[in-house]
Amino acid sequence: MGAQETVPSVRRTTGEDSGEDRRGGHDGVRDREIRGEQQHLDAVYRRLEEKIHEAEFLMADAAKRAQVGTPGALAERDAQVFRAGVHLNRLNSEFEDFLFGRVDLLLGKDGERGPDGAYTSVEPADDAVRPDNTADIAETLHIGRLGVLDADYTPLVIDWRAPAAAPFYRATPVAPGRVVRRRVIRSRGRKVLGVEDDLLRPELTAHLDGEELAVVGDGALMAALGRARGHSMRDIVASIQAEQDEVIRAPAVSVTEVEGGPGTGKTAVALHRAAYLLYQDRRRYAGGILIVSPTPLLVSYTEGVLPSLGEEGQVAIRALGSLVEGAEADTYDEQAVARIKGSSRMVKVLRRAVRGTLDLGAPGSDGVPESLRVVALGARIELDAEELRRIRAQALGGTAPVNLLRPRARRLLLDALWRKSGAGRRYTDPELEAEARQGFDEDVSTETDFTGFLDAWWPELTPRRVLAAMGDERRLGRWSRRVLQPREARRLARSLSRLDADGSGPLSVHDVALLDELRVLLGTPARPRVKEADPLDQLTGLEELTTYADRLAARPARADRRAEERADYAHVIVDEAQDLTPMQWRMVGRRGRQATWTVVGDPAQSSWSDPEEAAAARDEALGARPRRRFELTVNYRNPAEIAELSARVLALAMPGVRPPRAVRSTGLVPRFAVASGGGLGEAVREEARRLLDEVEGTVGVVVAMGRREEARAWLDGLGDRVVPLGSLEAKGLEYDATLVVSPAEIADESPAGLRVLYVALTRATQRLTVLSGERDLPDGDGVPDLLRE
Ligand SMILES: Nc1ncnc2c1ncn2[C@@H]1O[C@H](COP(=O)(O)OP(=O)(O)OP(=O)(O)O)[C@@H](O)[C@H]1O
Repeated sequence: MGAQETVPSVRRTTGEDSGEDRRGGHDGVRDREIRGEQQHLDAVYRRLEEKIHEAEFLMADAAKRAQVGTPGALAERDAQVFRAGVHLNRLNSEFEDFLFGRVDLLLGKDGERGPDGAYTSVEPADDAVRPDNTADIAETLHIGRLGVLDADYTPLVIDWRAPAAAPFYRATPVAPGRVVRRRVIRSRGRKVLGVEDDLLRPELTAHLDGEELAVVGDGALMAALGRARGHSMRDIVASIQAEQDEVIRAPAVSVTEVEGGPGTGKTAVALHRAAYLLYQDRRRYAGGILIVSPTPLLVSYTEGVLPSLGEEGQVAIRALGSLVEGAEADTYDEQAVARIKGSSRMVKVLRRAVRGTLDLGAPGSDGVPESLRVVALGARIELDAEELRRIRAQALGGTAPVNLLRPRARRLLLDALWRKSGAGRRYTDPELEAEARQGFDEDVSTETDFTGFLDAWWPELTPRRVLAAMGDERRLGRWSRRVLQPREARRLARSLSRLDADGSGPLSVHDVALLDELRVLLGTPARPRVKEADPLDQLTGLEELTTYADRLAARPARADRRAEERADYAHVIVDEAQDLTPMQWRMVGRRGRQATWTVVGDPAQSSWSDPEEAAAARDEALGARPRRRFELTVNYRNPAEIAELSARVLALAMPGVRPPRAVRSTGLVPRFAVASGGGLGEAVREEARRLLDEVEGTVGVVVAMGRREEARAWLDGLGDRVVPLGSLEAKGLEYDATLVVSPAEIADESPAGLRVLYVALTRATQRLTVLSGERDLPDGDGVPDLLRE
């Protein structure tokens, strides 16, 4: 079903009802309805095949033109091949599960048609319903992943993002508009497998082509929610709910904020919104859409959704640890260190660290000569420590980033050497003097004495190098004085001391935001760009240098690279926004300075210990732009039995916050187990095995972060349906069944531990087992202290 989150509010004709002949359980009716949809799908495929032939013909025709051989014909051919290829590609890739919805509509208020061929009116005409509550269906629309027009321009399929498709998602029994019946069609390949209907105007007796409208099935939403989960997320185009649809189609002005509890579809909505925005204004979003996800696990979980919606190239989904080119991090610091690295106090520390690292090159420091000596104009010229100090101070007088000050420092050194050589006094003609000076500069600046000195005295710093310099406890103590407490500085230095002096070595996710800040503080000197040969350019000439297939194959790689290099996006979507630290907000903010934003999150799931500081940083990143807020209120993931248990932890973590309402109940209450004689590992293995037997799909085993390695070993050999996870890694993911190991350990791991536990308890779509360890103080029923009513 499409809109409206609660199925029970829609009247469904059942076996006991008088409407026997309209009933879903009646196999004859069901078969007839499926046959009808099959005929429509066949017609759609015939039309798609015609389109494919058209595209192929265009390509063949273009190839013939190439044989004519004039440059004009070649260029024309190329353009045709390109268009046909794009068309073919799209058609082929979107063939699967192509058509999924249908609405049957009353006559509309006016007769205007939109660009997709459908009538535009939302409200029914005054005489659409007769006084005896009967009506005729005036229009039937099929909704799919891509719009298809018949040869005579009547719509065979409407793109799900088109305005005409909105009633499929928006109509509710309270506000049905023109919609009498909404149908979800399930198909595999070219075969229709089933239909699920909702009747939005149950009071009406509606006729279509002289026959009473039939209603079939138990509702598509329930069917979708009950299905087993795999390792990747699926799109929800067939069952987007009304409150979700409002967010997806909200105009992209400034900032759209979406809040909602676990399982309310925030991530799904964010992804569908990206596809919608591209559809609705492709030109505007050619600048790219960035989706920021908290973890690489969530990135790979969600990656398939946009391609399934027909959108790829323009959207980059990046984990927080992968936003900076050349840095790829997926490990986490312990919470106390992460808190320091994430705090906005780091901006000051990093500023000082940049200056401090540069000063490591001051004369007298390790490996830096006290003076600069060069041989020029046949004489030795020397600048002593005091002169060098003055030049350094003068160069640093500028406000530009230190790497950009390096050319200035170099020039000041050359000026001083020239003055000292006394050569300037020999010239009265300024032109001759300038010429001599130029020769002097060229000679000196290519001398290894000079270049070697400059590299030591004013090195071009890399962000990694500065970060590595902060790994020295004494130094960092100086640079962070009165900003960090000495204990914090020691912790931070210890964490960064893993890096080698040049900064190579493993980075944590929180280091990446520091690197990005340093990149800005240091500045990137301009470098000459090597122009990449574009195969498309080559084809405007006479020679056929590449085939079309080559170019098609080369295109994705180029598009990828472009996305990586891009630093500023047209729209930025932040998922799990409650978890960004102030430093991460600064990093993400830099990627969308001109962008519109969609920010989705749930404060109750925040694993950041100081939500107020993070909120302030978010405000800074988003600036004074106006914000439009939406709330999602229905939990589609957890059955009521699991939602009820997790609500107990929510009440402890965030007193007064209301959990979202679960839409379904399975009758399966969570299981409580207690580790006994054999120890925690054995109990985990046993409980995981039990869950694997009970569900078809995936089992997530959530342990405290400190137990991740152990958990991997415990579960070894149980197959890839079972996934061990540290509590922070579970964010955003879901499993058919979840085993939460020792709630007390998870809750005690950080100041935000209760919220992290709430996240862990809300991952399951079917079954939940809670396993108590020593610290959980389980009662006689095995219920741990934290989960008792
Ligand atoms: N309208 C819908 N139709 C079918 N399934 C839906 C719908 N909305 C959400 N779901 C499903 O509910 C589950 C939860 O969705 P999603 O992960 O987007 O929620 P979330 O709000 O991001 O959760 P969390 O805050 O826990 O990360 C997913 O399996 C999603 O496919």
